[in-house]
Amino acid sequence: MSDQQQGAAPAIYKGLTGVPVDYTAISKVNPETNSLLYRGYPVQELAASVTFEEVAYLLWYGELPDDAQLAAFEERERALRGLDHEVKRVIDELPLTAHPMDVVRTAVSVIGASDPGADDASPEANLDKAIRLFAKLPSIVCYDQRRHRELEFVEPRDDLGYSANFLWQAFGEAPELAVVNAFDVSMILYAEHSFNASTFAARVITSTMSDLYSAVTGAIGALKGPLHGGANEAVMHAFAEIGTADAAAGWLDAALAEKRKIMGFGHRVYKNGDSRVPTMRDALERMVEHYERPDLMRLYIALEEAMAERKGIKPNLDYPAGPTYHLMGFDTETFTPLFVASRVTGWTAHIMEQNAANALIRPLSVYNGPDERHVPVRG
Ligand SMILES: CC(=O)SCCNC(=O)CCNC(=O)[C@H](O)C(C)(C)COP(=O)(O)OP(=O)(O)OC[C@H]1O[C@@H](n2cnc3c(N)ncnc32)[C@H](O)[C@@H]1OP(=O)(O)O
Ligand SMILES: O=C([O-])CC(=O)C(=O)O
Repeated sequence: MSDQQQGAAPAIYKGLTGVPVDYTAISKVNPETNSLLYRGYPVQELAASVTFEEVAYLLWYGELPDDAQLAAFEERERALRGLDHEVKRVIDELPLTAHPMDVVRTAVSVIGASDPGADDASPEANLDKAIRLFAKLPSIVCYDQRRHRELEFVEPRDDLGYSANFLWQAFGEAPELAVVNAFDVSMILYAEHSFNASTFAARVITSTMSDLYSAVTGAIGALKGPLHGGANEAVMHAFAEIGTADAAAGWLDAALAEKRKIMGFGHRVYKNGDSRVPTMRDALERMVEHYERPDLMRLYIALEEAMAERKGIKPNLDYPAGPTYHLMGFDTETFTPLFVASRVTGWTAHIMEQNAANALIRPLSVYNGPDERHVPVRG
């Protein structure tokens, strides 16, 4: 007889907290040492010494590229940056009230629906699709931001690296090196984080032998929520509500009294601070100096300190990333789409890993509804 039949309460792992569900060779999140490794490399070292393109290559191929491999990879990515007429047409038909995450999700779905090889799940075909999405997401994100600003689309440039081109397409101006570097760091830090909710969603979809585009579309939906990627936007909304540093503690007390979650703080896995925050905070500080906005850093520190004092909870990556994107000039609603553009690398690496050793993901539930009963006979 099973435990359930004998009446023993089965263990429920609500939110799958602390439950290992599979192996991965892509990244290691270690809350004890407060470290994050991509394919064995500390993410801080990667952020300091390689580009986001090299990190994408590392996540997909398992090794950093040599010069020739990088040159070939960059050429391939740069050639795929443009947007088809069909994708632009569908975006144009969406109302301006649609959240940019909904636009990005729809655009990826359109690219999938337009790909006659969408269901080819061979490693080569999936890598091809992953690189295509990686190359096109900056165009999608920038197309929508510029549509909101009533500005023309800026065509991608193949003489610029990924991050420089992204900023070029967003703002139509040659970006400054310091800004490109800070943006590239953010893309590297956001790229991959083991079995987070959106990656797990992608793996669940892949486990049914569905296609890569469907898995990425589902992952975008999971990332949108404010308990996950949507928090980077929510941080900026909170900063706007607070106003200035001296109002931070009072605002926090009122928010906690209302039992509100403070966005950009806390983490399911890290309980002593997010391994990526120091690197992203450095990038934010550089941007604060670059744009001469010490007031923003004062507010950042005031809320961080008040939260540590009141709750002992530390910031996650979304806390420094939100204000960094704000300083660069992105619309607040574009922040989570920027996260998508980065995380598509991690998602697709996981989709390929799941495909290579697949088992349908289907956990059990414990029924707690009414006992068996019967439909009353009418008349
Ligand atoms: C890139 C990323 O996706 S990082 C995560 C981004 N998300 C956010 O920033 C949203 C705000 N943070 C949160 O909601 C949570 O910290 C999560 C969802 C990220 C993690 O949640 P969990 O691991 O389930 O932590 P849990 O909810 O158990 O928190 C433990 C306690 O700390 C409290 N807590 C955790 N984070 C916060 C927060 N940001 N604000 C207020 N209280 C918090 C909880 O209310 C809980 O208190 P209780 O024991 O009195 O009920
Ligand atoms: O790991 C998580 O649960 C959330 C997170 O930080 C990420 O996806 O980058």
